[in-house]
Amino acid sequence: MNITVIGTGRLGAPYAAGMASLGHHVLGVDANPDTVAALQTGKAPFAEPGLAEAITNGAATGHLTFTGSYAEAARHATVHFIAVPTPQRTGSNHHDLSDVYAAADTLAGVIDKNSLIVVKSSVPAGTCDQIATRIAQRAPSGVRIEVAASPDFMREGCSIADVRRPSRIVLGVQPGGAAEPILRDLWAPCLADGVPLVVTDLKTAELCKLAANAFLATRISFVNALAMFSDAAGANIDDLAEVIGRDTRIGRHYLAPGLGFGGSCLSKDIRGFVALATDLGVGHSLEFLTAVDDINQARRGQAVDLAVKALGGDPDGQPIAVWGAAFKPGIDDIRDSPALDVAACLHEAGAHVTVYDPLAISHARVEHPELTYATDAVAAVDGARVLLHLTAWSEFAAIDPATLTPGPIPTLVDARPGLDRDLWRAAGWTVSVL
Ligand SMILES: NC(=O)c1ccc[n+]([C@@H]2O[C@H](COP(=O)([O-])OP(=O)(O)OC[C@H]3O[C@@H](n4cnc5c(N)ncnc54)[C@H](O)[C@@H]3O)[C@@H](O)[C@H]2O)c1
Ligand SMILES: O=c1ccn([C@@H]2O[C@H](COP(=O)(O)OP(=O)(O)O[C@H]3O[C@H](CO)[C@@H](O)[C@H](O)[C@H]3O)[C@@H](O)[C@H]2O)c(=O)[nH]1
Repeated sequence: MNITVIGTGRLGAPYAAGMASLGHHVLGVDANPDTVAALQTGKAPFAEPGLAEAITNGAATGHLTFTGSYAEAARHATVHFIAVPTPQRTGSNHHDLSDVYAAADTLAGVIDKNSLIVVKSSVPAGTCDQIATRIAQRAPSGVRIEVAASPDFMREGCSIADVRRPSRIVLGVQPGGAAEPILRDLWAPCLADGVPLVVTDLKTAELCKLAANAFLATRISFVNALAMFSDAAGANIDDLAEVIGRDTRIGRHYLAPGLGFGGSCLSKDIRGFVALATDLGVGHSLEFLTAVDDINQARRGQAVDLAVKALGGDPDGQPIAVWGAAFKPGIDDIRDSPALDVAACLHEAGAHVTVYDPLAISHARVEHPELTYATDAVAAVDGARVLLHLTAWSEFAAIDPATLTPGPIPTLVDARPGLDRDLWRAAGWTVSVL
């Protein structure tokens, strides 16, 4: 089937490449000419495992092309997926829907055949209804443009696998529309592979995304609240998380204590969810998500406090090393990175902060030019009095602490899973666990 994917960023590029690999003819459309130019020459515009290969394969088979032109999009297909950003609105906790509306409006201005617009971006409930109204005002007479919602649960770092075999597919449809059979046909390879499909109304589909991210965020803040409690009570949070996670009704995922969640999705989606609930007059129903957000932010402050404490309360001029800049390992995405937030706070407090990350340094440099960057993990630690482990790259776990050359009486502030803390203690480090 011919489809377009409007917005070829962290969601859209893997989605376009993944759908091409399932045999569809996909045209990716992006407003950023640099992104389009990179994709047209077979390059991934950001680091994502398997993406470059998937783009090259898609181009080689003729299933994947890219453009900046909406008119070309309208010529290529009658099924259009919107995957543009929905960040937190400036000065408010609501989602900023301007890119989604702009994409839908522009499409409606060029479409000249009956078509389907599928919103993949994460949006608050009611957005697709708004889009349908806007489109009806802009579409040429006699042309029916239907709107469907199909939020995506893809994780960065394993996006290609997630697109090819999603955990589930959600399809929100307008009553009496043609979307369901068209999209069942499109997703036939996934459905044949046993991927569950839930067909529902537009608002419920939109809410599925916010609810799923809210649940993941709540689990992480729950375990971090337990970590704070365990610290005060003298209990062991790792053992505690292990035991509760062994209950199959609870499960082990999203119970890793530490620095908490970052990235472009969880924080803005829980804030937007609470803002939506408040607009609907039921803000109290999601009040707990404000606590989830507060706990998450508090962890960043606690990591800073542990480092300052290790320096006797005075970080001014002190050499500090930070391992990690990406918001999670495996990728170069630094959006709302807890690691960089902590590094910037310590710099602000007067410390001399040297950061190392295997992939994200070039992005970090742009956003935080005030920090110093090392070319490798070992060099970052040279002379440091405190090392903070803030992103769980496996590369860090493979380093023998005995080979490092820190300053005198060094402290490791360990805020992510992976390091063998006994090994670090044996190498002469004081280990301070977040
Ligand atoms: N990043 C993820 O892992 C992920 C997973 C699931 C859902 N989502 C959701 O997907 C949406 C996109 O997120 P992202 O992380 O891919 O963002 P992103 O910033 O990485 O990419 C968005 C792309 O859209 C392009 N764009 C912006 N406005 C446009 C327009 N009007 N027309 C064409 N292109 C336009 C940008 O140039 C950019 O390349 C958001 O709603 C997000 O919440 C993201
Ligand atoms: O036990 C855990 C698990 C994760 N994290 C942190 O949580 C953040 C988010 O991790 P993850 O969920 O893997 O990253 P994303 O790629 O942002 O994916 C989330 O956000 C996407 C965008 O909405 C959704 O599609 C995905 O389903 C959802 O997992 C990262 O900073 C992790 O370090 C923890 O602190 N503890």
